[in-house]
Amino acid sequence: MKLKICGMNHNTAEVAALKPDYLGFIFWEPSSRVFRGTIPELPSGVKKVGVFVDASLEEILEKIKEFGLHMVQLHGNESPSFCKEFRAATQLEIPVIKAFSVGASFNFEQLGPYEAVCDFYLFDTKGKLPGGNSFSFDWELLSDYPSDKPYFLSGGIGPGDIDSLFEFMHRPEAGKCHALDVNSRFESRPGEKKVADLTKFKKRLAQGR
Ligand SMILES: O=C(O)c1ccccc1NCC(=O)[C@H](O)[C@H](O)COP(=O)(O)O
Repeated sequence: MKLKICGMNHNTAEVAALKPDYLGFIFWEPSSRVFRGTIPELPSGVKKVGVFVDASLEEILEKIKEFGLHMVQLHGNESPSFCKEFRAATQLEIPVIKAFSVGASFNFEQLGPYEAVCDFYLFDTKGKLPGGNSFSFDWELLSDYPSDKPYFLSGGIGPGDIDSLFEFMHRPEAGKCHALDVNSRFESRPGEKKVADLTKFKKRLAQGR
């Protein structure tokens, strides 16, 4: 199972040294972990994911260029036609993760129009904010997941969730789970990650149950 550590800001180099598969940088001004500054050189294989909330195509293309982003995560109400336009503009070179907020229930029919225009889905918890709400949704809802597309499991995943994650990974609906996405539950303050907790978490994930 791959790992994405999201909401990087204050200690990127230290976290990157753990060699997660993905590091997420938030380019949404109202976020308490909006990315400022420059991204240090990362170990090879660590992919930089730019997280956007209803940003314009121009803004996203600028950030890709400025920060050498490898992928984008569209975390707002971006339409299928916007995703299509983005893919055309980047000639399919920048994979698209389309995020969806999951509440007490989730209508998987809304994925249909996105099937042909994004590369991954990300399921996050519905809350007051578009992301970084710190609490999880009922993963059981994913038992109705109808797609073959790989997805990121997100929303409130914390250091104490390892056992439930292993339980989840043994269920059929976890078959398409490509990566876990962690964020605020591993922070000492917004944008600053607890490296010791992440180290333990990553190690436990790699060891398996
Ligand atoms: O984290 C934010 O501040 C944020 C704000 C706006 C859009 C997306 C945001 N985060 C994106 C992520 O991928 C987070 O990792 C995801 O929402 C889960 O966060 P958390 O519940 O804190 O684990």
